[in-house]
Amino acid sequence: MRLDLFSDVADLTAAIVDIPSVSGEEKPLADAVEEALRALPHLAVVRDGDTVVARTALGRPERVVLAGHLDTVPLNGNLPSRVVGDRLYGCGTTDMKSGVAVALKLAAAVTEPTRDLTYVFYECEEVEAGRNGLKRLAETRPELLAGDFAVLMEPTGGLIEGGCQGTMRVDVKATGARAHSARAWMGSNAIHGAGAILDVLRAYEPTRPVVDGLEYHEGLNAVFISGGVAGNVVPDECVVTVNYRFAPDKSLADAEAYLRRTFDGFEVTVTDAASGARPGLTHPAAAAFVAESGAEVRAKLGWTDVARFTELGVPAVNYGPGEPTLAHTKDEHVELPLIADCERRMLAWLAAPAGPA
Ligand SMILES: N[C@@H](CCC[C@H](NC(=O)CCC(=O)O)C(=O)O)C(=O)O
Repeated sequence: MRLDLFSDVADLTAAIVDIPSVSGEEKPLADAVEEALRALPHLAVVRDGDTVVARTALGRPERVVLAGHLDTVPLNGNLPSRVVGDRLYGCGTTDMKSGVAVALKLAAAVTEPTRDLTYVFYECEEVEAGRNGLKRLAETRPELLAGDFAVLMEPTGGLIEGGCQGTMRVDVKATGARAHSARAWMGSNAIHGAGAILDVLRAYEPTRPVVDGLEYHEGLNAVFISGGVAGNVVPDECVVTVNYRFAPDKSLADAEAYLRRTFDGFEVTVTDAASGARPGLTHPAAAAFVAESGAEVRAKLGWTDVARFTELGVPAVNYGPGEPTLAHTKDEHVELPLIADCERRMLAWLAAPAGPA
C-alpha cells in the first residue's frame, strides 16, 4: 500500500489506520512510511527494524525531533476505518496514527525548515519496555535521536500534555497446596487466597499528586489473572498481574517499594517498568513551544517516550490531535478538524524563526 503524503491529512490518517499494525506487526506500515519518505529528496532516511528515521541536514543551529509510534493495541473489531460526520473511527485513530499522519505531512511539506528536523516513526511502544524501537535506537544509534527539543505526537486532544506517568507491572502470587477437590480440606486453595490481593486493589484510592504545577492521577489495577490446574484439583498457585501507574515525582525504586509494601505477605515479581518524566515545561524550548501554540497545558497520564527523550537530555512535550481518553477503546476515533488544526499549528511553529532551544 502506498501512502500519499500530499493528500489531505484526514485521508492520510485513514490510509495509515487501514494498514493494521498491532505491536510486533508493524512491517507493512513501516515499509509504506519508509517508501514515502525515501521519495522526498530533502530527507536522509534510515531504517532500523521497523523504525524509520528521516532527517534534514541543513546545518541549522537547532534540531527538533518529531516522533510517533507506528503500533497499536490489539484490534477490537474496529477496522477498517470509517468516517461518521466529522469523526474518523478505527483502531489507532487517536493513539496515534493521526499524530503520525501530521508528522508525515510536515515531513513532505517543510522542505526548508528554520531548524533542522528529525522525524522518528517507531515500533512496539504499546508493549513491554524492552521491545520499544526508540529504546533500541537510543542504545544503538543515539546520534539519530539527538536534538534540542522533541515533540511526541501522542494523543493530547490538541492540548499540550507535560511529562508522563511511570508504569510498573508486577506479578503478585498467592500460593496454596494442591489437593483433590473432593477432599479440599487436605489442601489450600490459592485462587481463594488471591481474593486478598483483589481486596487490596478494590480498596485502593487513587492519589493525584501535583508535580511542577500539573496534576497527575495514579492507578493500581489488575490486568491479568491466572491460576488453576484441572477441573478436579485445588490449585496451589494464582498470579494477579498488577499495573501501577505513578506520578513522575516517584522513581522506579519508589514504585517498587510501594508495591512490595502494598502486597506484603505475597510474592511480588517486577516484570516490566518504565519511569515517568516530570513536565519540564520551564525549559526554554518547551516554554517557547507552549507560548507559540497557545494551547492549554495538562499532565500526560499515560506513559510516553517523552520519558526517554528526557533521559537523553532532550526536553520534550506531548502534542497531538487524538483524544487520550479514547485511546485503547473499541470506539476509538479522532475529530477530523483537530487533525487539521494540529497540522496548521505545527506548520506555523516550524515556519516561525527558530526560538530558544
Ligand atoms: N512500556 C509501557 C508502554 C505503554 C505505552 C502506553 N502509552 C499510551 O497509551 C499513551 C497515550 C495516553 O496518554 O493514553 C501506555 O501508557 O499504556 C507499558 O507497557 O506500560
